[in-house]
Amino acid sequence: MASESPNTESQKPKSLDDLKRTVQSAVTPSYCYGTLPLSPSDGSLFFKKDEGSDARYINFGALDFKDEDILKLVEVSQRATFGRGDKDVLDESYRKAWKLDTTQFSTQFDVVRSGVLEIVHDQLLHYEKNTLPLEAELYKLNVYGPGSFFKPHIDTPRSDKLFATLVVVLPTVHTGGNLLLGKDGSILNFDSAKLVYAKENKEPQIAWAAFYSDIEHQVLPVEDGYRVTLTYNLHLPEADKAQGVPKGLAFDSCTAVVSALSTFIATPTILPTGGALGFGLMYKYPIDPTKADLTKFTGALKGNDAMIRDACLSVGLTVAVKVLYYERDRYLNGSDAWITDDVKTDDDIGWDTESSLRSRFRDVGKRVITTDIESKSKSERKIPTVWVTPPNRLLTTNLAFATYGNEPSVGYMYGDLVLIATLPAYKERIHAMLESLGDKVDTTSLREKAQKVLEEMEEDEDESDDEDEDMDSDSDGYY
Ligand SMILES: O=C(O)CCC(=O)C(=O)O
Ligand SMILES: [Fe+2]
Repeated sequence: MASESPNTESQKPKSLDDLKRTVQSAVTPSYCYGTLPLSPSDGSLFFKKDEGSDARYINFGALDFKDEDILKLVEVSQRATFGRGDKDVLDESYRKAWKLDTTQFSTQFDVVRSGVLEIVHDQLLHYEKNTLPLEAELYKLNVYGPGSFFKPHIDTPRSDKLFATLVVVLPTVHTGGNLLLGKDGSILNFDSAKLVYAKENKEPQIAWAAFYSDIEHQVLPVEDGYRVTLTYNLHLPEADKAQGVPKGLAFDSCTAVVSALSTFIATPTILPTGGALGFGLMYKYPIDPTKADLTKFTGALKGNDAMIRDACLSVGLTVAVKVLYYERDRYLNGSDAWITDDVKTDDDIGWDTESSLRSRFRDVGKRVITTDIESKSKSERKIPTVWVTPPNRLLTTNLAFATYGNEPSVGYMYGDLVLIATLPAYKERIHAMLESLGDKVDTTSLREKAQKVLEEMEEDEDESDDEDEDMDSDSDGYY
């Protein structure tokens, strides 16, 4: 048959290895941090115990407050709890700190006016073309005294628009209390105590750090003094309007991925009759399991995930975020993996039954993915898929999520999502790619090579005529 791969050597084409390597070595930052002077007019914090009580205040922008003043703040606070599964628990072996809810305090520090959000936007959303408003929701004030800490956790999403967490450390004299991002601080060891009160500082300054909320983090014990923080949830209210075009920092990574993708697409032995390219998303995303529609989701991808989506778009592939279900250890070799646009609830799928994944998904009418390089399947239920990065390639560990959040889960959860790029049949995808690349990059050699392969294919086709009639080249139809 003309359009089928001639031999099994093509099972591991070099262009696939190159693509995998390029995608895996492209890393974009998942956090940013900085300092800002805090003037006396911005530094006032008013606080009270409850509705009936008088308010007190401390000015963190002046240098004349003492630990005794902070103790007054502690007096009106509560012990900080955290979420374990769906329960709010007080366990001082896991989290030892005090907290004030937003009803109990008011700060003159204006995070919008401070300019921090613009920096965060630029650093963490640098793949988005339009300036998307990033909304900061003040969440808690926390006080960490000597011996206070918060062990590894990830922040519980309370909305599917949650994007990042911002911690503002107010200028108080203390040591310890470093904020560690990643396992044991593998991503960042943020020694905010040194930043807020360095000797060379002429005036008080805040230290701030923002990071994707699904990144595991912890606060090391405070050794001396009091560490006072404001935490904010950063939302992207218009995430669905985001149209990604890479710019700035990540351009080189993106260019490398675009180039590896072009070569991959132009390899005629790979899925000649079409299929899909699968990317396990690097980050976790809050999803509402009761909502079926994931199409809005594609706009709010973070860092590398956004870059991969953009690279796919720029070579003419269509992409969508999907949910992947598979029986562990089997997806790479077997065909028992299913994707769906819907986040299925246990009731839909019947997780509690003894039946196999296959029969459960057959009932909800979804299709199986195989990992065959060659597309031999004529069944429209099957999408031959090449995985560039495996599902579940997460920057965070699963530990924190499964058990510990910063508050009990309230219906949103981080889901394991995949980015699926539809790979049309060879001829079609070459045309789409050349059209999309346009004159942005030099496509001369690619064009010549593709043209040659296309001519050969056309000759073959003339000989064998309608042989591939029943191949489903309408890739959109797969989903
Ligand atoms: O205080 C910090 O640096 C982070 C606190 C935190 O992780 C949280 O409140 O969830
Ligand atoms: Fe946290």
